[in-house]
Amino acid sequence: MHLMLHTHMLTNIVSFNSFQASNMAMIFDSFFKDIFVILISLVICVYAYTKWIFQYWKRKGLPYLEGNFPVEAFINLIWNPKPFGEINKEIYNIAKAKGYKHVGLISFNTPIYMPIDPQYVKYIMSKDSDHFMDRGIYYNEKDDPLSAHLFSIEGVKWRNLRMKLTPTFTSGKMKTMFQTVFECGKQLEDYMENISMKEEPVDIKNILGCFTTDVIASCAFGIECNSFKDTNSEFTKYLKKNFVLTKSQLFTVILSFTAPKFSRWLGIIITPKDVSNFFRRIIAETVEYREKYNFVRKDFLQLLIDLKNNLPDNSSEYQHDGKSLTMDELSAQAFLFLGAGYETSSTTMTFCLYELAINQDIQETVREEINAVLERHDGKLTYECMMEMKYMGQVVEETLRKYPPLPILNRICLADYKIPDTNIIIEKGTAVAIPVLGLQSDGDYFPDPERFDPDRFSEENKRNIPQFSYLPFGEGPRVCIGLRFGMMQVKVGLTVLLKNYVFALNYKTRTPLKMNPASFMLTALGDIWLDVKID
Ligand code: HEM
Repeated sequence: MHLMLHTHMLTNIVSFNSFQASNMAMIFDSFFKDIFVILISLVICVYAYTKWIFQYWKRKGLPYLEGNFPVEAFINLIWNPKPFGEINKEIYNIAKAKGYKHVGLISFNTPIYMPIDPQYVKYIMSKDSDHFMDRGIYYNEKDDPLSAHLFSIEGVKWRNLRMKLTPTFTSGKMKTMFQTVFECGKQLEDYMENISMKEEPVDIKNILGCFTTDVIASCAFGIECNSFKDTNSEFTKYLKKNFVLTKSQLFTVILSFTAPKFSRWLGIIITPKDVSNFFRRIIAETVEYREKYNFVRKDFLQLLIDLKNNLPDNSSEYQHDGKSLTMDELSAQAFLFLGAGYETSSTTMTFCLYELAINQDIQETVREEINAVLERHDGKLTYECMMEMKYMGQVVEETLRKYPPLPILNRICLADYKIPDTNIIIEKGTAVAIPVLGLQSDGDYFPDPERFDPDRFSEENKRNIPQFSYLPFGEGPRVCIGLRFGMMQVKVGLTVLLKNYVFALNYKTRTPLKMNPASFMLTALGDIWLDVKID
């Protein structure tokens, strides 16, 4: 009896279990089917949406180039990265060869308008710049205060800050800061003196990186770091970290580019937390020290402190909104020197010396000019000396033509805009890309564009360069505010190096140079080795 009951129960349990199992199987089956159907529908929707976006420019009646599907574009970016500038130069060349004056592009589902003809560039950057005042670059003032600097901020906030900062970049202010830059030049000179004795090739990219680090540390952060001696300083460590884009950061950059509002809502930050903490701390400490001990130094940080404390600047004709700079705003502008002033200036000097190592005759002409000017000034390098070095100016201009640090400039359309002489409307919110490298490598504007020829920028030849085809510092209201400082720093570095040394290619020098695909800027991949001899 007991056994029968047990067997019965067992049979019941087994049949219940198998019932349950078959039921579960059915539930899972239908669950996975549902998931599968949802996924397939999602893929179809995304595909249809992407297809629809891809027809965006066709619907507008603008000549356009087919885009890559986002997944394909993303895979290319991760596994087969190409330098950003080169991609854009290729796009420019294709559009130009097709005879387009402007072209529509799609990048990661985002429509982009690209002017090809300098006339259309002029509309965007200057004539109708009120429609294109902002860059549409991601920043997050709340979670990442250092990202809210002049380069990225928008609207009235940008206008007010630009007005406040303009007086800090006048030629008068450059003259005052010259001495601070010159001191860094002396450190470079000492370093070169030691290294040239060894008669070994030098990594010129690294040397100029150190010089620029010292200038920025000194002018923007008020600290003397001599990175030639102290190669492992905290300042250098965090500065370098700020420029290395890891693959996960690349993802955040793409997300913030394609969906800035969503990214801001997510609280995405661009500046790594430790980098941000380090620079905010040293700025706060320096400001506190100077205010406490009434210590004044001829640097950019001092000008920012004066702005923060709303000190009147009688030397300037500019008026600002009367409000002072907050501590966060001050820190962001000092930090901006890193983003906007470091890579731009150090790569310009590096590419310049690389070209001069190839073109020995041009190098010799620059050296002769330096020595002649210095002789007229009793061997003393002054701000006035720099201004007299006209040929060196041409050499730098030609370097910036072949290697514009920002190979592409961006704007965002702020209100629907009808492109002149067409019925095409650029919609509010559309991104605009100005193909700087494409324009500056165009044989129609710069014959034999691969040739390094500073004579293109002589007084008489300069006039033949069409307006808006040469844009290394940008144009219009958002033109580079640090142009004078950048040129001064570059000229000091080149003078120190070229007055005493001859640079030549080494067997280790890579020609032609390869550009770094992991940077939005035009920078060389790896080291650049040059032979150096005392003149
Ligand atoms: C050779 C050196 C430099 C080059 C080639 C260069 C190039 C540029 C370019 C192409 C732009 C964008 C302009 C546009 O969108 O129309 C820009 C903007 C800017 N640059 Fe420079 N730059 C250099 C040095 C500097 C330095 C040393 C600073 C110092 C802080 C600086 C600060 C800025 C700022 C603040 C902006 C944004 C201006 C605004 O939006 O109002 N630049 N620069």
